[in-house]
Amino acid sequence: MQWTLVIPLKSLARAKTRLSDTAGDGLRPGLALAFAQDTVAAVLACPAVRDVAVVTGDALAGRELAALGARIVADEPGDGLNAALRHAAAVVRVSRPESAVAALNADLPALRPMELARVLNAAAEFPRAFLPDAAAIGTTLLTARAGRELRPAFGTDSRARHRASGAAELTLDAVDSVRQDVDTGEDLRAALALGVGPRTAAAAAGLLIPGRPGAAGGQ
Ligand SMILES: Nc1nc2c(ncn2[C@@H]2O[C@H](COP(=O)(O)OP(=O)(O)OP(=O)(O)O)[C@@H](O)[C@H]2O)c(=O)[nH]1
Ligand SMILES: C=C(OP(=O)(O)O)C(=O)O
Repeated sequence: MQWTLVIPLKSLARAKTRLSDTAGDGLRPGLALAFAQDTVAAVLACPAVRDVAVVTGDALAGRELAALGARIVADEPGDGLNAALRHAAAVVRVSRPESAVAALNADLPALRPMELARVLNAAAEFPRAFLPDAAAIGTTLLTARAGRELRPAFGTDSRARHRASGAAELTLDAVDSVRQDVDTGEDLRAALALGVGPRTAAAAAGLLIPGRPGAAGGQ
């Protein structure tokens, strides 16, 4: 099965507020863009993916991600993450109503294409499915096969909410790169340990991240 991925991205100036201890106001927009670029590049390299739509209201991010090969859908609802995802899923299904659709967070800088392929192939067994994030509280991926609505419930406690919605929880080993979203400095350290894409590596090079080799207080 080939999937259409829908990736939501907030305005860069408002993104990644929980990283403020690690990256100051001047650096966070560039870091958020780098995460999204590495996420989109890995998704486009995944053999289970037919195409990618990024739903965003951010003009710069839209240009940069279109240059990588993503379709850009304007965040017309302007009413938060789940409204943006419902809108983008509907837009991609206008041209291809039978699309299998997956929503994936834009903050997965360590994403590996073959791990994403394993997750999508497992999701193909279910009408709707989801993958919990590394913290086992949130969600990094939610899928809906042809003929099913996505019904996104991302946000606080989204693992429990997606489970309650009837989506199947995927329990796969060795798909850490698909689960490692980056919200905090600790998440960024974990992603760097997995191995991030080139844009995130460059954007994070000047940051002091506790526990990273070479960082103050690190090994
Ligand atoms: N298009 C769109 N994407 C959103 C919106 N809100 C969040 N996102 C995206 O949804 C994913 C999860 O977002 P959040 O964790 O809520 O926000 P964040 O910017 O990643 O982090 P915080 O500011 O620390 O909450 C990220 O890919 C965001 O860019 C929105 O209103 N519209
Ligand atoms: C929106 C979510 O992601 P985050 O962990 O980035 O808040 C979520 O897990 O539902």
